Amino acid sequence: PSSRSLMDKLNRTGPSTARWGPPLATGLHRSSASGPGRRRLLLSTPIFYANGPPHLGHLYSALLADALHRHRGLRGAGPGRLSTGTDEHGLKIQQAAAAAGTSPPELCAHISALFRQALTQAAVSFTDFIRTSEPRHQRAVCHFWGALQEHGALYKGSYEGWYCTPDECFLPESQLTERMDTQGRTYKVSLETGHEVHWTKEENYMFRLSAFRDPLQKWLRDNPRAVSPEPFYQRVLHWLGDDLPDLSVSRERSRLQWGIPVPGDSTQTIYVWVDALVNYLSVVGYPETHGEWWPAAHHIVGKDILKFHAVYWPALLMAAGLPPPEQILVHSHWTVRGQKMSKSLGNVIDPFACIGQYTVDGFRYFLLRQGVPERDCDYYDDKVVKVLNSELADALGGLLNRSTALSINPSNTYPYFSESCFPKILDYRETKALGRASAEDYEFVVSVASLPLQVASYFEDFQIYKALECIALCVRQTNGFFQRHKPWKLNRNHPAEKLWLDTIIHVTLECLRVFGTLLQPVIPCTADKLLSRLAVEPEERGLSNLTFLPRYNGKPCPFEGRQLGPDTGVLFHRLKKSSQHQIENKRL
Ligand SMILES: Nc1ncnc2c1ncn2[C@@H]1O[C@H](COP(=O)(O)OP(=O)(O)OP(=O)(O)O)[C@@H](O)[C@H]1O
Repeated sequence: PSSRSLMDKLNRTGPSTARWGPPLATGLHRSSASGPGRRRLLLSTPIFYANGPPHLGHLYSALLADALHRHRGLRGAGPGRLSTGTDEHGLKIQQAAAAAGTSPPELCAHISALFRQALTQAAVSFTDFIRTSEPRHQRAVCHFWGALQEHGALYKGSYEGWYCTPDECFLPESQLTERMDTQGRTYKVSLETGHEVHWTKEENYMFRLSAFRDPLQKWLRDNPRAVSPEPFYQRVLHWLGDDLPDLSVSRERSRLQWGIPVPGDSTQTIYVWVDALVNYLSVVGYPETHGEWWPAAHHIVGKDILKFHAVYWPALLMAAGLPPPEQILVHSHWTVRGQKMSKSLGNVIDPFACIGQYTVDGFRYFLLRQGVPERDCDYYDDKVVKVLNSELADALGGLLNRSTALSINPSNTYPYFSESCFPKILDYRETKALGRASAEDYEFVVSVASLPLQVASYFEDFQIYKALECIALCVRQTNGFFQRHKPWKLNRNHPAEKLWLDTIIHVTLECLRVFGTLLQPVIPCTADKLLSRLAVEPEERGLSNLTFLPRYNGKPCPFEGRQLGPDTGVLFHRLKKSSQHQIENKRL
């Protein structure tokens, strides 16, 4: 469903039920959550440039895509693919290989393997990994080039301008500024990236980008969610308000040998960005079988490559006779002391060291919980320790530990809910205490009941951090509920007390079941541990049929009376502050 329909539902079942008494339906049933039809979707990360090893920023792009992919799978939203890979051509790689005393293919094989390893270690569930040096990709690029030529979108022209090798693009004067080196010599750099530019003149193939200004504007007007979140959509519209000069799409082969030659012209090499962007088509079998998946594609990209994805790529596709992708989901950068973390700047954080220190799920949780698509986020080790200790170790792990302790639940079963202790009421504010539950308890179960719909809506809107914020809030509320009623003080041998004690544990385990189910796309291993402890079977972990506290509505709860799973120990271990020094030492 569209996020609007989800939000409408949420507005109806959220605030209104909070006021009028909870029906406690999560609202997530196959018909509403997965829409009228299951459909295919290709999610993709950018392909990462193989001029250096992966860093935390790359992992972040991949984790966003992975969480969306896993979320779709759990919703039963239809067949999905998650593609990623490495971008292996271009001057930067040619230069990096020369500097490392190796050949471009050798350098790329090594770096590509590192990316594959980092993504695999971080539990990114990619279904496709593409390398632009692969024959299947080169064939697709050549075919795509042919389609551009056939449609009259290319011409040969002499091109002169400021070229930025690290960014692999020509830049207009308006995007340059001057700097002075230590000898007092001035030189020009890109305003955006600070990389030096050089005056370059050469014969190139040009792409008639200027002809696509109107079609691009129309595409964006007709598809207001094509670029998301909104500030990035506005940024693209703003760019399209300016001049849109034709784009140089090849380089002289004498200067750039490491790339795909222009079909039928051995003096030219295809521009690395045209080559790279076509990866989204080559993974789905272009030019033969792409129709099964294209244009049902969502690209997850950093804001640094927004123009390539939201201006050049849709224009190239239109020129080749193909529709633009459905959505471009954009995120901001992780910075280190305010500066973008980047290979070229060398201020990178090693994801392998972070995973080793904070665990796979710990680091996944931190990046997705703290990364805000619209804003840059500064990375500190002590922030990781704080977030993970408070939210995963203490709040979530502590709650599971306390509510499953043998001292309060000696039979180690999912206890029974008692309607007499927690009766169904229409308006908790006007009802005198009928059972043992307080107005605060009713309010809290309403928030947990609306959580699945809220989380679905945030995933739909590419606001995963907000979904995690809501879950963290509900975990805190559940701890408050447990603490408020002090079940450890209730006497299990007293029949009335036992009913209430079991009800408190039942409600708490129901909350934990909902949290565990919703957290699967972000912390798959920890969520599995939690759900296994609660004896939730694999087929009971989907999002489309997630229920919460059915006994409150007089419906049967399949978990009641079930033996809990084995206690496999602490859910998430507390991290020590000193780990920061260890990780820094590892980096050195
Ligand atoms: N600091 C960062 N924060 C978030 N994402 C990043 C960051 N750096 C890179 N990425 C992600 O990786 C994509 C491609 O990055 P790329 O391979 O060009 O890495 P890079 O470190 O920016 O390289 P370079 O410094 O050589 O330009 C970006 O579009 C973005 O999706």
